Amino acid sequence: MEEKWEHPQDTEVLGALDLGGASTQITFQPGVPVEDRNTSVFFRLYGTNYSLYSHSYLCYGQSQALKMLLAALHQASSSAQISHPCYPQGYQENLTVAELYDSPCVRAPSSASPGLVLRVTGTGDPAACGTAVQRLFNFSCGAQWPCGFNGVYQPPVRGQFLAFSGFYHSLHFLNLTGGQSLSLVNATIWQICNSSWEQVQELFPTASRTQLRDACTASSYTLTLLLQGYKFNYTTWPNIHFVQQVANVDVGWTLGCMLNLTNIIPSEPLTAVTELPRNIWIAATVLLAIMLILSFCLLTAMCYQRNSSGYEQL
Ligand SMILES: Nc1ncnc2c1ncn2[C@@H]1O[C@H](COP(=O)(O)OP(=O)(O)OP(=O)(O)O)[C@@H](O)[C@H]1O
Repeated sequence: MEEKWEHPQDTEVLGALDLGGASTQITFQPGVPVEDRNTSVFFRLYGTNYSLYSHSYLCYGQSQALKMLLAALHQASSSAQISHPCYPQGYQENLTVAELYDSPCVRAPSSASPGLVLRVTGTGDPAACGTAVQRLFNFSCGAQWPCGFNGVYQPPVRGQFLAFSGFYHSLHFLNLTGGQSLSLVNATIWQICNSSWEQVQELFPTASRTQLRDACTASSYTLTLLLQGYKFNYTTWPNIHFVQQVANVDVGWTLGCMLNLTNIIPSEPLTAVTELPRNIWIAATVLLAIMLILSFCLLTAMCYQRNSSGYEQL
């Protein structure tokens, strides 16, 4: 993917990290054969064969993950008061049980009445926030070693990656998409998670209330997903490139879908047509021309004959 949407000749294939609202996807060319056929993708794109690892985690998109976190905190609190360690200290909001449990990714407890109003209060506690976010995942691999998370097989990440959608937005808000070191990213997220509601409003005066509320949660979630989920580390962190666009085009699953569909149009030359021997092509053309001329002459003769016989009858 360098300026042109063409297959690269002997160039490195970039991996893709997509964080949508409902799901997250990882795709890359692994260095080892993919052991689990459910996660291996073979396809031919513009004349080149690719063998990739790809998996989509439903409910682990940014919006749904944040909802799962709030639901987990609610269920841990066993009251209508929810302390949220990732919301800035001093931030408060109300929402109903029905609003919280409005998606298949969060299952409402049978005891919860939909109309009950829950009061969410931010405590701005970075350590507790990190722990709460990690509890959304199951990091044990079981029989599926090596794995990503929730027991899903994943070979070790390899090569350069483009990270877009929610990955880009959550870190761009904190000015962390310019190739900053992992230490700086960690420190910046810790700092924002440690801030009060007044402090975040002063730091980002033009940001919306939702952006300010979710700045810590979204960035903490992004980092946990990349490091503990997809298993990036200090060595491979610089291989992640946070982008919104490639060659002035917004990247996301819609672009991938479009590329996959346009792939139906072959980029290779049509060998069957171009490789027809020249002399056969000339002979066929001449034969066709002769047949056309003969047909024209025959038609003219038939018309002439019909007209003559008509006059004779008169
Ligand atoms: N301009 C933006 N600024 C800040 N955050 C954004 C912006 N656009 C999207 N996001 C956040 O990034 C996440 C992913 O956004 P995206 O538009 O890719 O979601 P989507 O297309 O609805 O997801 P899905 O692919 O799962 O259907 C969302 O949770 C959203 O909150």
